[in-house]
Amino acid sequence: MVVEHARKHQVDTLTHFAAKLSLSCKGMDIELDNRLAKFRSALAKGVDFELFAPQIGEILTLLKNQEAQQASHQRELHNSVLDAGKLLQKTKGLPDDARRTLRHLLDHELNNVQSTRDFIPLLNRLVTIYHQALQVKLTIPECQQSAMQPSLAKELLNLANDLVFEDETADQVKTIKNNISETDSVDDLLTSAIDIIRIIASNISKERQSAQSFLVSLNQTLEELHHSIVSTSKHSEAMGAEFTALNKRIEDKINNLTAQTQSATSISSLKALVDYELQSLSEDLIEKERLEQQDRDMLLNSFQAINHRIGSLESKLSKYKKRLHEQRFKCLLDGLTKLPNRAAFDERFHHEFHLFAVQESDVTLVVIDVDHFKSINDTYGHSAGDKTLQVIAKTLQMSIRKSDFIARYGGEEFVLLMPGMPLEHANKPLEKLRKAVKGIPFKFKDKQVEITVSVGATQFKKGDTPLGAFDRADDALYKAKNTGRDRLYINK
Ligand SMILES: Nc1nc2c(ncn2[C@@H]2O[C@H](COP(=O)(O)OP(=O)(O)OP(=O)(O)O)[C@@H](O)[C@H]2O)c(=O)[nH]1
Repeated sequence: MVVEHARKHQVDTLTHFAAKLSLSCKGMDIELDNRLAKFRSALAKGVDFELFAPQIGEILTLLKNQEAQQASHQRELHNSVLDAGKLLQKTKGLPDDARRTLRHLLDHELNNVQSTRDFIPLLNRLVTIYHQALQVKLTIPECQQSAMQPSLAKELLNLANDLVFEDETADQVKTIKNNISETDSVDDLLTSAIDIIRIIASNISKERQSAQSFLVSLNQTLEELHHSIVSTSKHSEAMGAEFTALNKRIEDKINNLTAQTQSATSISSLKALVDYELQSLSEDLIEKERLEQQDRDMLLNSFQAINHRIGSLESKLSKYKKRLHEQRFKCLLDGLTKLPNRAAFDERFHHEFHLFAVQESDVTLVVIDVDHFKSINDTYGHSAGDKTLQVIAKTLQMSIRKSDFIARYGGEEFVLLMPGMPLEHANKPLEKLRKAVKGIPFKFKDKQVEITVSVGATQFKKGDTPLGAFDRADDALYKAKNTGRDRLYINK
Protein backbone atom coordinates (compact mmCIF):
# COMPACT_ATOMS: atom_id res chain seq x y z
CA MET A 1 0.00 0.00 0.00
CA VAL A 2 2.88 2.30 0.87
CA VAL A 3 4.59 1.58 -2.49
CA GLU A 4 1.29 2.04 -4.32
CA HIS A 5 0.74 5.32 -2.52
CA ALA A 6 4.23 6.62 -3.34
CA ARG A 7 3.88 5.62 -7.01
CA LYS A 8 0.53 7.46 -7.28
CA HIS A 9 2.13 10.55 -5.79
CA GLN A 10 5.01 10.38 -8.33
CA VAL A 11 2.59 9.86 -11.22
CA ASP A 12 0.48 12.80 -10.06
CA THR A 13 3.52 15.03 -9.76
CA LEU A 14 4.83 13.97 -13.17
CA THR A 15 1.36 14.42 -14.71
CA HIS A 16 1.17 17.89 -13.26
CA PHE A 17 4.69 18.64 -14.43
CA ALA A 18 3.99 17.31 -17.95
CA ALA A 19 0.82 19.38 -18.16
CA LYS A 20 2.68 22.54 -17.09
CA LEU A 21 5.59 21.80 -19.42
CA SER A 22 3.24 21.33 -22.35
CA LEU A 23 1.91 24.81 -21.72
CA SER A 24 5.33 26.36 -22.30
CA CYS A 25 5.10 25.31 -25.97
CA LYS A 26 1.78 27.06 -26.39
CA GLY A 27 1.57 29.46 -29.31
CA MET A 28 4.30 27.91 -31.46
CA ASP A 29 2.09 25.89 -33.74
CA ILE A 30 -1.69 25.37 -33.85
CA GLU A 31 -1.48 21.68 -34.53
CA LEU A 32 0.88 21.18 -31.59
CA ASP A 33 -1.34 23.36 -29.41
CA ASN A 34 -4.36 21.15 -30.15
CA ARG A 35 -2.54 17.94 -29.49
CA LEU A 36 -1.10 19.19 -26.24
CA ALA A 37 -4.51 20.42 -25.11
CA LYS A 38 -5.93 16.92 -25.68
CA PHE A 39 -2.92 15.48 -23.88
CA ARG A 40 -3.50 17.73 -20.87
CA SER A 41 -7.19 16.89 -20.67
CA ALA A 42 -6.40 13.13 -20.89
CA LEU A 43 -3.85 13.58 -18.10
CA ALA A 44 -6.38 15.44 -15.99
CA LYS A 45 -8.99 12.74 -16.47
CA GLY A 46 -6.43 10.11 -15.54
CA VAL A 47 -6.91 8.23 -18.83
CA ASP A 48 -4.97 4.99 -19.14
CA PHE A 49 -1.44 5.38 -20.42
CA GLU A 50 -2.05 2.85 -23.21
CA LEU A 51 -4.82 5.02 -24.59
CA PHE A 52 -2.83 8.16 -25.05
CA ALA A 53 0.58 6.57 -25.76
CA PRO A 54 0.07 7.01 -29.57
CA GLN A 55 -0.74 10.68 -28.96
CA ILE A 56 2.61 11.07 -27.26
CA GLY A 57 4.36 9.62 -30.31
CA GLU A 58 2.67 12.10 -32.62
CA ILE A 59 3.39 15.00 -30.28
CA LEU A 60 7.06 14.01 -30.20
CA THR A 61 7.23 14.11 -34.01
CA LEU A 62 5.58 17.50 -34.04
CA LEU A 63 8.03 18.75 -31.39
CA LYS A 64 10.96 17.54 -33.47
CA ASN A 65 9.70 19.42 -36.50
CA GLN A 66 9.21 22.39 -34.28
CA GLU A 67 12.84 22.27 -33.22
CA ALA A 68 14.00 22.33 -36.82
CA GLN A 69 11.64 25.18 -37.61
CA GLN A 70 12.86 27.15 -34.62
CA ALA A 71 16.46 26.73 -35.66
CA SER A 72 15.66 27.96 -39.14
CA HIS A 73 13.69 30.91 -37.71
CA GLN A 74 16.59 31.77 -35.50
CA ARG A 75 18.95 31.70 -38.50
CA GLU A 76 16.56 33.95 -40.41
CA LEU A 77 16.31 36.30 -37.45
CA HIS A 78 20.10 36.36 -37.12
CA ASN A 79 20.49 37.20 -40.79
CA SER A 80 17.86 39.88 -40.79
CA VAL A 81 19.31 41.53 -37.67
CA LEU A 82 22.73 41.39 -39.34
CA ASP A 83 21.35 42.93 -42.56
CA ALA A 84 19.46 45.64 -40.65
CA GLY A 85 22.61 46.45 -38.69
CA LYS A 86 24.74 46.65 -41.82
CA LEU A 87 22.21 48.95 -43.43
CA LEU A 88 22.25 51.12 -40.35
CA GLN A 89 26.05 51.28 -40.46
CA LYS A 90 25.81 52.92 -43.84
CA THR A 91 23.61 55.77 -42.50
CA LYS A 92 25.39 59.10 -42.80
CA GLY A 93 25.62 61.28 -39.71
CA LEU A 94 25.15 58.39 -37.22
CA PRO A 95 26.55 59.54 -33.85
CA ASP A 96 29.98 58.02 -33.09
CA ASP A 97 28.80 56.32 -29.90
CA ALA A 98 25.94 54.65 -31.68
CA ARG A 99 28.23 53.52 -34.51
CA ARG A 100 30.64 51.93 -32.01
CA THR A 101 27.85 50.11 -30.17
CA LEU A 102 26.44 48.89 -33.45
CA ARG A 103 29.79 47.51 -34.63
CA HIS A 104 30.29 45.62 -31.35
CA LEU A 105 26.76 44.30 -31.48
CA LEU A 106 27.16 42.95 -35.02
CA ASP A 107 30.70 41.59 -34.62
CA HIS A 108 30.42 39.97 -31.18
CA GLU A 109 27.10 40.03 -29.44
CA LEU A 110 25.08 38.69 -32.37
CA ASN A 111 27.18 35.49 -32.47
CA ASN A 112 26.51 34.80 -28.79
CA VAL A 113 22.79 34.64 -29.29
CA GLN A 114 21.52 31.17 -28.36
CA SER A 115 17.76 31.53 -28.40
CA THR A 116 15.07 33.69 -29.85
CA ARG A 117 14.69 35.29 -26.46
CA ASP A 118 18.32 36.45 -26.57
CA PHE A 119 17.43 38.55 -29.56
CA ILE A 120 15.10 40.72 -27.54
CA PRO A 121 17.67 43.00 -25.79
CA LEU A 122 19.70 42.99 -28.97
CA LEU A 123 16.75 44.11 -31.05
CA ASN A 124 15.96 46.66 -28.43
CA ARG A 125 19.38 48.24 -28.80
CA LEU A 126 19.19 48.03 -32.54
CA VAL A 127 15.91 49.93 -32.46
CA THR A 128 17.46 52.59 -30.19
CA ILE A 129 20.35 53.06 -32.61
CA TYR A 130 17.92 53.13 -35.51
CA HIS A 131 15.96 55.79 -33.69
CA GLN A 132 19.11 57.86 -33.19
CA ALA A 133 19.97 57.51 -36.87
CA LEU A 134 16.47 58.52 -37.84
CA GLN A 135 16.64 61.56 -35.58
CA VAL A 136 19.91 62.59 -37.21
CA LYS A 137 18.49 62.07 -40.65
CA LEU A 138 15.38 64.04 -39.88
CA THR A 139 17.06 66.80 -37.94
CA ILE A 140 19.65 67.67 -40.56
CA PRO A 141 17.18 69.48 -42.75
CA GLU A 142 14.76 70.09 -39.92
CA CYS A 143 17.19 71.55 -37.43
CA GLN A 144 18.00 74.17 -40.02
CA GLN A 145 14.29 74.62 -40.45
CA SER A 146 13.46 74.88 -36.79
CA ALA A 147 16.40 77.22 -36.22
CA MET A 148 15.20 79.36 -39.08
CA GLN A 149 11.50 79.23 -38.25
CA PRO A 150 11.19 81.86 -35.45
CA SER A 151 13.29 84.51 -37.18
CA LEU A 152 11.53 83.85 -40.46
CA ALA A 153 8.16 84.16 -38.76
CA LYS A 154 9.23 87.38 -37.08
CA GLU A 155 10.43 88.88 -40.37
CA LEU A 156 7.18 87.94 -42.07
CA LEU A 157 5.06 89.31 -39.25
CA ASN A 158 6.95 92.60 -39.36
CA LEU A 159 6.37 92.73 -43.06
CA ALA A 160 2.69 91.93 -42.70
CA ASN A 161 2.37 94.55 -39.96
CA ASP A 162 3.67 97.19 -42.34
CA LEU A 163 0.99 96.38 -44.88
CA VAL A 164 -1.93 98.74 -44.47
CA PHE A 165 -4.91 97.92 -46.61
CA GLU A 166 -8.60 98.49 -46.37
CA ASP A 167 -11.68 96.27 -46.28
CA GLU A 168 -11.31 92.71 -47.48
CA THR A 169 -7.59 93.01 -48.17
CA ALA A 170 -7.10 94.07 -44.54
CA ASP A 171 -8.96 90.92 -43.47
CA GLN A 172 -6.79 88.81 -45.74
CA VAL A 173 -3.65 90.29 -44.19
CA LYS A 174 -5.08 89.62 -40.72
CA THR A 175 -5.68 85.96 -41.57
CA ILE A 176 -2.16 85.64 -42.92
CA LYS A 177 -0.76 87.19 -39.75
CA ASN A 178 -2.71 84.72 -37.63
CA ASN A 179 -1.43 81.85 -39.75
CA ILE A 180 2.15 83.02 -39.39
CA SER A 181 2.03 83.22 -35.64
CA GLU A 182 0.15 79.96 -35.20
CA THR A 183 2.37 77.74 -37.31
CA ASP A 184 5.74 76.25 -36.63
CA SER A 185 6.23 74.82 -40.10
CA VAL A 186 8.51 76.45 -42.61
CA ASP A 187 6.24 75.27 -45.44
CA ASP A 188 3.33 77.24 -43.97
CA LEU A 189 5.54 80.30 -43.66
CA LEU A 190 6.46 80.00 -47.32
CA THR A 191 2.79 79.80 -48.25
CA SER A 192 2.11 82.91 -46.15
CA ALA A 193 5.00 84.72 -47.82
CA ILE A 194 3.55 83.89 -51.22
CA ASP A 195 0.11 85.08 -50.07
CA ILE A 196 1.63 88.39 -48.97
CA ILE A 197 3.41 88.80 -52.29
CA ARG A 198 0.14 88.07 -54.09
CA ILE A 199 -1.69 90.74 -52.08
CA ILE A 200 1.03 93.33 -52.69
CA ALA A 201 1.08 92.53 -56.39
CA SER A 202 -2.68 92.80 -56.74
CA ASN A 203 -2.67 96.12 -54.89
CA ILE A 204 0.10 97.47 -57.06
CA SER A 205 -1.97 96.55 -60.09
CA LYS A 206 -5.09 98.20 -58.57
CA GLU A 207 -3.08 101.34 -57.85
CA ARG A 208 -1.74 101.30 -61.37
CA GLN A 209 -5.22 100.94 -62.81
CA SER A 210 -6.42 103.90 -60.81
CA ALA A 211 -3.42 105.99 -61.89
CA GLN A 212 -4.06 104.92 -65.47
CA SER A 213 -7.72 105.92 -65.28
CA PHE A 214 -6.70 109.31 -63.91
CA LEU A 215 -4.24 109.81 -66.75
CA VAL A 216 -6.86 108.73 -69.27
CA SER A 217 -9.33 111.31 -67.99
CA LEU A 218 -6.61 113.97 -67.89
CA ASN A 219 -5.82 113.16 -71.47
CA GLN A 220 -9.50 113.30 -72.46
CA THR A 221 -9.90 116.71 -70.84
CA LEU A 222 -6.86 118.06 -72.59
CA GLU A 223 -8.15 116.74 -75.90
CA GLU A 224 -11.54 118.31 -75.32
CA LEU A 225 -9.91 121.57 -74.37
CA HIS A 226 -7.86 121.49 -77.53
CA HIS A 227 -10.90 120.59 -79.59
CA SER A 228 -12.92 123.35 -78.02
CA ILE A 229 -10.22 125.96 -78.58
CA VAL A 230 -9.83 124.90 -82.23
CA SER A 231 -13.56 124.99 -82.87
CA THR A 232 -13.95 128.35 -81.08
CA SER A 233 -11.18 129.89 -83.12
CA LYS A 234 -12.64 128.41 -86.36
CA HIS A 235 -15.99 129.78 -85.37
CA SER A 236 -14.41 133.15 -84.59
CA GLU A 237 -12.68 133.14 -88.00
CA ALA A 238 -15.98 132.36 -89.73
CA MET A 239 -17.71 134.99 -87.66
CA GLY A 240 -14.96 137.49 -88.51
CA ALA A 241 -15.56 136.95 -92.22
CA GLU A 242 -19.31 137.39 -91.77
CA PHE A 243 -18.76 140.56 -89.74
CA THR A 244 -16.43 142.00 -92.38
CA ALA A 245 -19.00 141.25 -95.12
CA LEU A 246 -21.77 142.72 -93.00
CA ASN A 247 -19.76 145.83 -92.13
CA LYS A 248 -18.91 146.21 -95.83
CA ARG A 249 -22.59 145.90 -96.74
CA ILE A 250 -23.56 148.52 -94.12
CA GLU A 251 -20.79 150.85 -95.29
CA ASP A 252 -21.87 150.38 -98.93
CA LYS A 253 -25.45 151.12 -98.03
CA ILE A 254 -24.50 154.33 -96.15
CA ASN A 255 -22.31 155.43 -99.12
CA ASN A 256 -25.13 154.58 -101.47
CA LEU A 257 -27.58 156.54 -99.27
CA THR A 258 -25.26 159.58 -99.29
CA ALA A 259 -24.90 159.45 -103.06
CA GLN A 260 -28.60 158.93 -103.65
CA THR A 261 -29.54 161.79 -101.28
CA GLN A 262 -27.30 164.17 -103.22
CA SER A 263 -28.84 163.19 -106.50
CA ALA A 264 -32.42 163.25 -105.21
CA THR A 265 -34.71 165.67 -107.07
CA SER A 266 -37.82 165.67 -104.97
CA ILE A 267 -38.65 165.41 -101.26
CA SER A 268 -40.99 162.51 -101.79
CA SER A 269 -38.49 160.47 -103.79
CA LEU A 270 -35.83 161.31 -101.14
CA LYS A 271 -38.21 160.19 -98.40
CA ALA A 272 -38.94 156.90 -100.17
CA LEU A 273 -35.24 156.30 -100.75
CA VAL A 274 -34.28 157.09 -97.15
CA ASP A 275 -37.10 154.88 -95.86
CA TYR A 276 -35.99 151.96 -97.98
CA GLU A 277 -32.29 152.31 -97.16
CA LEU A 278 -32.96 152.79 -93.42
CA GLN A 279 -35.15 149.69 -93.43
CA SER A 280 -32.42 147.69 -95.09
CA LEU A 281 -29.77 149.13 -92.74
CA SER A 282 -31.80 148.34 -89.67
CA GLU A 283 -32.18 144.70 -90.89
CA ASP A 284 -28.41 144.51 -91.30
CA LEU A 285 -27.89 145.94 -87.81
CA ILE A 286 -30.34 143.41 -86.34
CA GLU A 287 -28.46 140.66 -88.19
CA LYS A 288 -25.19 142.03 -86.82
CA GLU A 289 -26.64 142.02 -83.31
CA ARG A 290 -27.85 138.42 -83.81
CA LEU A 291 -24.45 137.31 -85.03
CA GLU A 292 -22.74 138.98 -82.10
CA GLN A 293 -25.15 137.30 -79.66
CA GLN A 294 -24.60 133.93 -81.33
CA ASP A 295 -20.88 134.45 -81.04
CA ARG A 296 -21.16 135.35 -77.37
CA ASP A 297 -23.39 132.30 -76.68
CA MET A 298 -21.06 130.01 -78.52
CA LEU A 299 -18.07 131.25 -76.56
CA LEU A 300 -19.98 131.05 -73.29
CA ASN A 301 -21.08 127.45 -73.93
CA SER A 302 -17.66 126.43 -74.90
CA PHE A 303 -16.13 128.03 -71.80
CA GLN A 304 -18.78 126.46 -69.60
CA ALA A 305 -18.06 123.01 -71.01
CA ILE A 306 -14.33 123.47 -70.54
CA ASN A 307 -14.86 124.84 -67.05
CA HIS A 308 -16.97 121.86 -66.10
CA ARG A 309 -14.38 119.45 -67.44
CA ILE A 310 -11.53 121.20 -65.66
CA GLY A 311 -13.60 121.27 -62.46
CA SER A 312 -14.14 117.51 -62.49
CA LEU A 313 -10.49 116.96 -63.35
CA GLU A 314 -9.45 119.16 -60.45
CA SER A 315 -11.60 117.24 -58.00
CA LYS A 316 -10.18 113.97 -59.33
CA LEU A 317 -6.70 115.38 -58.98
CA SER A 318 -7.26 116.50 -55.40
CA LYS A 319 -8.74 113.08 -54.49
CA TYR A 320 -5.74 111.42 -56.05
CA LYS A 321 -3.35 113.73 -54.25
CA LYS A 322 -5.13 112.98 -50.96
CA ARG A 323 -4.83 109.27 -51.57
CA LEU A 324 -1.16 109.56 -52.37
CA HIS A 325 -0.67 111.57 -49.22
CA GLU A 326 -2.61 109.02 -47.19
CA GLN A 327 -0.61 106.21 -48.74
CA ARG A 328 2.61 107.88 -47.72
CA PHE A 329 1.18 108.55 -44.29
CA LYS A 330 0.00 104.97 -44.01
CA CYS A 331 3.38 103.75 -45.18
CA LEU A 332 4.87 105.44 -42.16
CA LEU A 333 2.26 104.18 -39.72
CA ASP A 334 2.16 100.77 -38.09
CA GLY A 335 -1.15 99.16 -38.95
CA LEU A 336 -1.68 97.42 -35.63
CA THR A 337 -0.69 100.01 -33.04
CA LYS A 338 -1.12 103.12 -35.22
CA LEU A 339 2.24 104.28 -33.92
CA PRO A 340 4.87 105.40 -36.44
CA ASN A 341 6.54 102.35 -37.90
CA ARG A 342 10.15 101.42 -38.46
CA ALA A 343 10.40 103.37 -41.72
CA ALA A 344 9.10 106.49 -39.96
CA PHE A 345 11.52 105.90 -37.13
CA ASP A 346 14.47 105.53 -39.50
CA GLU A 347 13.55 108.82 -41.14
CA ARG A 348 13.24 110.63 -37.80
CA PHE A 349 16.30 108.92 -36.34
CA HIS A 350 18.50 110.11 -39.19
CA HIS A 351 17.02 113.58 -38.95
CA GLU A 352 17.76 113.76 -35.20
CA PHE A 353 21.20 112.41 -35.85
CA HIS A 354 21.84 115.09 -38.43
CA LEU A 355 20.62 117.78 -35.99
CA PHE A 356 22.85 116.32 -33.29
CA ALA A 357 25.86 116.54 -35.61
CA VAL A 358 25.11 120.23 -36.12
CA GLN A 359 23.93 121.27 -32.65
CA GLU A 360 25.31 118.57 -30.35
CA SER A 361 22.18 118.79 -28.22
CA ASP A 362 21.26 115.90 -25.91
CA VAL A 363 19.30 113.08 -27.52
CA THR A 364 18.38 109.98 -25.54
CA LEU A 365 17.68 106.84 -27.54
CA VAL A 366 15.61 104.08 -25.93
CA VAL A 367 14.69 100.54 -26.99
CA ILE A 368 11.72 98.93 -25.24
CA ASP A 369 10.83 95.24 -25.54
CA VAL A 370 7.85 93.40 -24.07
CA ASP A 371 8.95 90.57 -21.77
CA HIS A 372 8.02 86.98 -22.57
CA PHE A 373 5.61 88.13 -25.20
CA LYS A 374 5.74 84.78 -26.95
CA SER A 375 4.10 83.14 -23.95
CA ILE A 376 1.18 85.60 -24.19
CA ASN A 377 0.61 84.53 -27.76
CA ASP A 378 1.09 80.88 -26.88
CA THR A 379 -1.19 80.96 -23.84
CA TYR A 380 -3.96 83.34 -24.83
CA GLY A 381 -3.78 83.37 -28.62
CA HIS A 382 -2.52 85.72 -31.27
CA SER A 383 -5.49 88.10 -31.07
CA ALA A 384 -4.86 88.61 -27.37
CA GLY A 385 -1.22 89.27 -28.28
CA ASP A 386 -2.28 91.88 -30.85
CA LYS A 387 -4.59 93.60 -28.36
CA THR A 388 -1.79 93.62 -25.78
CA LEU A 389 0.53 95.36 -28.23
CA GLN A 390 -2.14 97.97 -28.96
CA VAL A 391 -2.72 98.71 -25.29
CA ILE A 392 1.00 98.86 -24.53
CA ALA A 393 1.56 101.17 -27.51
CA LYS A 394 -1.15 103.52 -26.26
CA THR A 395 0.29 103.52 -22.75
CA LEU A 396 3.78 104.23 -24.07
CA GLN A 397 2.46 107.03 -26.24
CA MET A 398 0.69 108.58 -23.27
CA SER A 399 3.74 108.27 -21.02
CA ILE A 400 6.09 110.34 -23.17
CA ARG A 401 6.51 114.07 -23.76
CA LYS A 402 5.05 115.78 -26.81
CA SER A 403 8.54 116.39 -28.15
CA ASP A 404 9.50 112.69 -27.85
CA PHE A 405 9.05 110.32 -30.73
CA ILE A 406 7.99 106.72 -30.26
CA ALA A 407 7.68 104.06 -32.95
CA ARG A 408 6.96 100.38 -33.19
CA TYR A 409 10.25 99.01 -34.43
CA GLY A 410 8.83 95.58 -35.16
CA GLY A 411 7.19 92.67 -33.31
CA GLU A 412 7.07 93.49 -29.61
CA GLU A 413 9.85 96.07 -29.78
CA PHE A 414 9.43 99.85 -29.56
CA VAL A 415 11.97 102.66 -29.97
CA LEU A 416 11.86 106.06 -28.37
CA LEU A 417 13.78 109.21 -29.28
CA MET A 418 13.96 111.90 -26.63
CA PRO A 419 15.45 115.05 -28.14
CA GLY A 420 16.74 117.55 -25.59
CA MET A 421 16.87 114.88 -22.86
CA PRO A 422 20.29 114.30 -21.25
CA LEU A 423 20.80 110.63 -20.35
CA GLU A 424 21.39 111.46 -16.69
CA HIS A 425 17.85 112.88 -16.51
CA ALA A 426 16.23 110.05 -18.46
CA ASN A 427 16.06 107.64 -15.55
CA LYS A 428 12.94 109.14 -13.97
CA PRO A 429 10.69 109.38 -17.05
CA LEU A 430 11.81 105.97 -18.29
CA GLU A 431 11.14 104.33 -14.93
CA LYS A 432 7.72 105.99 -14.99
CA LEU A 433 7.12 104.57 -18.47
CA ARG A 434 8.20 101.07 -17.39
CA LYS A 435 5.90 101.20 -14.35
CA ALA A 436 3.02 102.52 -16.47
CA VAL A 437 3.13 99.37 -18.62
CA LYS A 438 3.50 97.15 -15.56
CA GLY A 439 0.43 98.79 -14.07
CA ILE A 440 -1.87 98.05 -17.01
CA PRO A 441 -4.62 95.77 -15.63
CA PHE A 442 -4.53 93.10 -18.33
CA LYS A 443 -7.15 90.40 -17.98
CA PHE A 444 -7.20 87.29 -20.18
CA LYS A 445 -9.76 84.54 -19.76
CA ASP A 446 -10.79 86.14 -16.45
CA LYS A 447 -7.22 85.96 -15.24
CA GLN A 448 -5.33 89.03 -14.10
CA VAL A 449 -2.03 89.13 -16.00
CA GLU A 450 0.92 91.42 -15.37
CA ILE A 451 2.95 92.35 -18.43
CA THR A 452 6.31 94.03 -18.15
CA VAL A 453 8.84 95.61 -20.46
CA SER A 454 12.62 95.74 -20.49
CA VAL A 455 14.12 99.09 -21.38
CA GLY A 456 17.59 99.92 -22.72
CA ALA A 457 18.75 103.51 -23.06
CA THR A 458 21.75 105.43 -24.31
CA GLN A 459 22.42 108.84 -25.78
CA PHE A 460 23.99 110.14 -28.97
CA LYS A 461 27.70 110.70 -28.53
CA LYS A 462 30.21 112.68 -30.51
CA GLY A 463 31.75 110.47 -33.19
CA ASP A 464 28.78 108.07 -33.16
CA THR A 465 27.34 106.54 -36.28
CA PRO A 466 23.55 105.98 -36.26
CA LEU A 467 24.19 102.25 -36.19
CA GLY A 468 26.71 102.57 -33.35
CA ALA A 469 24.25 104.52 -31.21
CA PHE A 470 21.48 102.04 -31.94
CA ASP A 471 23.70 99.08 -31.09
CA ARG A 472 24.52 100.71 -27.76
CA ALA A 473 20.82 101.05 -26.94
CA ASP A 474 20.27 97.45 -28.06
CA ASP A 475 23.12 96.28 -25.80
CA ALA A 476 21.47 98.08 -22.91
CA LEU A 477 18.22 96.27 -23.66
CA TYR A 478 20.09 92.98 -23.82
CA LYS A 479 21.55 93.68 -20.37
CA ALA A 480 18.10 94.60 -19.00
CA LYS A 481 16.77 91.29 -20.35
CA ASN A 482 19.67 89.25 -19.04
CA THR A 483 19.57 90.72 -15.57
CA GLY A 484 16.01 89.68 -14.92
CA ARG A 485 13.78 91.73 -17.28
CA ASP A 486 11.19 94.30 -16.09
CA ARG A 487 13.98 96.84 -15.69
CA LEU A 488 15.76 99.81 -17.18
CA TYR A 489 19.40 99.57 -18.11
CA ILE A 490 21.31 102.68 -19.06
CA ASN A 491 24.34 102.34 -21.30
CA LYS A 492 26.51 105.42 -21.07
N1 LIG B 1 0.31 88.76 -31.50
C1 LIG B 1 1.40 89.20 -32.12
N2 LIG B 1 2.57 88.60 -31.87
C2 LIG B 1 3.68 89.07 -32.47
C3 LIG B 1 3.63 90.17 -33.37
N3 LIG B 1 4.88 90.42 -33.80
C4 LIG B 1 5.69 89.50 -33.20
N4 LIG B 1 4.97 88.70 -32.39
C5 LIG B 1 5.43 87.57 -31.56
O1 LIG B 1 6.24 88.06 -30.50
C6 LIG B 1 7.01 86.97 -30.01
C7 LIG B 1 8.37 87.47 -29.61
O2 LIG B 1 9.02 86.40 -29.01
P1 LIG B 1 10.54 86.43 -28.62
O3 LIG B 1 11.32 87.27 -29.58
O4 LIG B 1 10.95 85.02 -28.45
O5 LIG B 1 10.63 87.20 -27.25
P2 LIG B 1 9.75 87.14 -25.93
O6 LIG B 1 8.87 85.94 -25.85
O7 LIG B 1 9.08 88.47 -25.80
O8 LIG B 1 10.83 86.98 -24.82
P3 LIG B 1 11.89 88.04 -24.32
O9 LIG B 1 11.95 89.18 -25.30
O10 LIG B 1 13.18 87.29 -24.27
O11 LIG B 1 11.43 88.49 -22.98
C8 LIG B 1 7.04 85.93 -31.11
O12 LIG B 1 6.31 84.81 -30.68
C9 LIG B 1 6.32 86.59 -32.28
O13 LIG B 1 5.55 85.64 -33.01
C10 LIG B 1 2.34 90.76 -33.62
O14 LIG B 1 2.19 91.71 -34.38
N5 LIG B 1 1.27 90.24 -32.97
